[in-house]
Amino acid sequence: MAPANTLPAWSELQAHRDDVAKSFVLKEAFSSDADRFSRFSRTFKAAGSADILFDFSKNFLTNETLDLLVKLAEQAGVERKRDALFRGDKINFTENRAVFHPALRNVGGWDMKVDGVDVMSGPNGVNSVLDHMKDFSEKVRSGEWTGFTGKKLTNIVNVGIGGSDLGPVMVTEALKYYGAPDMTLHFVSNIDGTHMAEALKASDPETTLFLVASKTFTTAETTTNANTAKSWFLEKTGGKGDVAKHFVALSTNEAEVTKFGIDSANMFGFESWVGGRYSVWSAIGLSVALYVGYDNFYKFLSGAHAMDKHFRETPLKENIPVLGGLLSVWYSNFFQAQTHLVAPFDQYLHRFAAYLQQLSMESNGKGITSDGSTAKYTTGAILFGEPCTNAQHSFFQLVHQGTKLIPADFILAAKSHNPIHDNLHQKMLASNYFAQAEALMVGKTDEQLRAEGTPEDLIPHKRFLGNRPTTSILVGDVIGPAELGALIVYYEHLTFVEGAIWDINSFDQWGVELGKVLAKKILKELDEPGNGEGHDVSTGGLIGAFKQFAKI
Ligand SMILES: O=P(O)(O)OC[C@H]1O[C@@](O)(CO)[C@@H](O)[C@@H]1O
Repeated sequence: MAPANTLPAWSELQAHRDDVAKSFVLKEAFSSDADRFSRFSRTFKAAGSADILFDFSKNFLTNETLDLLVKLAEQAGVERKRDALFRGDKINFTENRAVFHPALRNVGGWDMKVDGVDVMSGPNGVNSVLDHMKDFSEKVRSGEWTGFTGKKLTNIVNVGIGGSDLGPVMVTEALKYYGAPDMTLHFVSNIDGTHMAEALKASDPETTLFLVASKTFTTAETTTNANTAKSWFLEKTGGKGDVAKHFVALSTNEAEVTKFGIDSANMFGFESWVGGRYSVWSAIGLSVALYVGYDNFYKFLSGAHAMDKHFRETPLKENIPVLGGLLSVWYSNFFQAQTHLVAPFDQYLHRFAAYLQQLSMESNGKGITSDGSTAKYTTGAILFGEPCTNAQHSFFQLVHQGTKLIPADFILAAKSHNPIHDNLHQKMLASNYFAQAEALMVGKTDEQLRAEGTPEDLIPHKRFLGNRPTTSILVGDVIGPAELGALIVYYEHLTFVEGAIWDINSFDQWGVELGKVLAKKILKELDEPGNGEGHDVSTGGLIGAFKQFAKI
C-alpha cells in the first residue's frame, strides 16, 4: 500500500487545508448554512439500542473537505482493509495473526473463519466459551457455585493489566447501575504491592473469587500478583482453601494456566487473534458477566455487533466510525493537532478515556508503515480525557485559551440512571455539555468583553478566540450495555480507520517489550552486590541511591 502522503487526495487535502485554515470560521459556517447540523450529523440506529446521534458539524468541515476525506479513505483502501479484517485475514502482519475481535460479539450469526476454520463453533469456539461464561456467572451469582466453606462468592478480584484490566474496569464502572448489589469488585493490575495489599485487606478468603486475566499468562505483573494472591489464600485458610473453587483463569495459554495450578476446567479461553486492547468481549470480560449478569453482557455484545454491522455495511460518507477516523487524520496530519480529548459528561464513564488510551495509543503509536519504511507523516495522537463537568475545573483552561488545537469529543446520555432532585443534575450536566461545545466554537470577542465593561488591560486575557472543533455524541436514552458496546466499537473502528490510512499495523505492540526486558535485568541487579554498574551514570546512580535509601 502506498504511504498516505503519496496519495492524490492527500495533496488535494493539503491545498484545501490552506484555504480552510485561512478562511474557515465555524460560527460563520453555521450562520451561512442553516442545514449544517443535519448535513454533518449521523444517527446510529440499531435494534436493542437507543439511537446515538453523532454531531460532526462543529468540526472544520465543508462539503469539499468531506468529499476529499472520503476520497482519501477510498485511495487508502479503507474498505478493502476493513473487509480483510472481517474476513479473518492475517492483517496483523508482524505477528501473522488475524484481528478477529468482531467474532467475539458475533451475535448475528455471521460466518467467521480463520484459516478456513469456523471460530464460532466447536469445543473451544466463541459460542462454547460464552456458554461457559453464562453457566459459571449464573452459578456464582445464584450461590450454586460456592467457596470451600460453602459460602457464596461475593468478592471478585480480577488480576490482570493492560487490556486484561482496563476493559473490565471501565465496563463494570460504566454499567455499575446494573451491578449485583451484594457483589464487590477489586481490580489488581499494578506490580506495586499496594495494589494487591489493598485488595487483600478488603477480602475474606471464604467469599473471594480470583480471576487471573492474562492473554499470554506470562505478564510479570499478573503472574506475580496471582502467585501472591494464591499464597495469601492458602496461608489465610491454613492450606484448607480449595484453589479450584476460588481461582479461575482467563487466557489463551492452557499450559501456563495449568502450571500455575488452575484446572483447565476453570479456564475460560480465547484465541491469539484477540488483541489485549480488544479483549473485553472475550473471556477477559468474565468480571462483567459476573457483575451485571450474563443477559446484560450479551446485550453489551449485541450493541457492539450492531456497530460492527454499521461499519461493515455503510458507505464511507455515512459511515460513522469512518467519519470519526477521517477527522482524526484531518486534524493530525493537516492541522498538526497532537492530541485527542474524549470527555464523557457521565460519571459512570470515568474510566472511558483511560480505556481508550490503550485502544488508541497502543494501536496507532507506530512510526513504521506496512513496507517497513519510516512514516513521513505523524500518526497516533495522544488521547486523554476525564469526565465532565470535572474536566472543566481541571484542564479546560488550556482547551479554551491555550495555544494548542485539541479536537474534542463530548459524550452525553439524554437520560440519567439517577434522575435525582427532580432531574436537576441531569439538566445541569446537559447544559454544560451543550455550553462547552458552543463556547469552544463561538469564543468571546473583544467587543463583547468591552460591552460588559471589561477594563482594556484585561481584554486580551479574557478573550476567547473560539473556532475550536468538537464532536458531540448524544445517546438517546441512558447508556446501557448495548449503547456502551456500540460506543466502544465506534472508537475501535475509528482507530482502525486511522491506522488504515496511515498504513501502519494497528494490531501489534512491540513497543511494550524493551522496558520489560530491561526491568527483568535490573530486578536481578537489585538482589546482587553493586551500585548500578554497567548502566549509564544516571540509571546506575539511581539504582545505587535506591539501594542506599531502601537499605538493600
Ligand atoms: O493479557 P496479558 O497477556 O497479560 O497482556 C497484558 C497487556 O500487556 C501488553 O502490554 C502486552 O504485553 C498489552 O498489550 C496487554 O493488554
